[in-house]
Amino acid sequence: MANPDEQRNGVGRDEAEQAVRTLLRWAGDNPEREGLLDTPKRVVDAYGDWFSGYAEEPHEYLERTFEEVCGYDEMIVLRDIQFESHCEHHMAPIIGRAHVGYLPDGKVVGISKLARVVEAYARRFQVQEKMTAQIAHVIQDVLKPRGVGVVVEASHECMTTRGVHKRGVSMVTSKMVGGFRDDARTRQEFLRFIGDPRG
Ligand SMILES: Nc1nc2c(ncn2[C@@H]2O[C@H](COP(=O)(O)OP(=O)(O)OP(=O)(O)O)[C@@H](O)[C@H]2O)c(=O)[nH]1
Ligand SMILES: [Zn+2]
Repeated sequence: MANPDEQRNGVGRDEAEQAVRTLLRWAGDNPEREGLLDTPKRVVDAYGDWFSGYAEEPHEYLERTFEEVCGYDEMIVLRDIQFESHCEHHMAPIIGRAHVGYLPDGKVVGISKLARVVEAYARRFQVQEKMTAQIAHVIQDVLKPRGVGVVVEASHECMTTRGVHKRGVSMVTSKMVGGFRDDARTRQEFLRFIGDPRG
């Protein structure tokens, strides 16, 4: 049950639902007809879900580490982390997957935390390049590994369902830090692990 007193970022729930009614009218429909009566509430709930990342602090996911790994110092890769995001230009879905790798320096994180970091940034208005860099930077800054690699592949619905109408196109971005940037073999090993033809 939605809480009518809910506030997010200084905006009340009624005001947010009213904005959806305005867009429904702008699109050409009647927000008072039966089928649309509950739509503003549903859309505002959906926004709470799609944009829950603003309430998260991704660095907190990386603060709990484990050091008892018998000196494990090889690359750790989590690949095919599916995500849904929204482009900040059109508020249209970006659907894709991220691959994240790092070279530990004495400590590792619980592997789900890498996926939590991806989710926390994806559930915001995004530009793919920025999201790719944010994921790499927070891992480097908090975990301080010997290097980080992030590759993101995604399709942008602002390109598939409108505008240029190109289906089946995916955008690939990568951010390499430390050993992943400076050492060609490390970079290639990562790309090979994620099945990237550049590896
Ligand atoms: N580089 C980059 N571009 C993006 C991303 N998401 C959306 N875009 C692009 O942002 C651009 C915005 O261009 P504008 O010309 O301001 O907007 P527009 O008139 O709606 O452009 P069209 O989509 O070409 O119709 C478009 O080319 C989108 O494809 C992203 O994550 N990264
Ligand atoms: Zn867009």
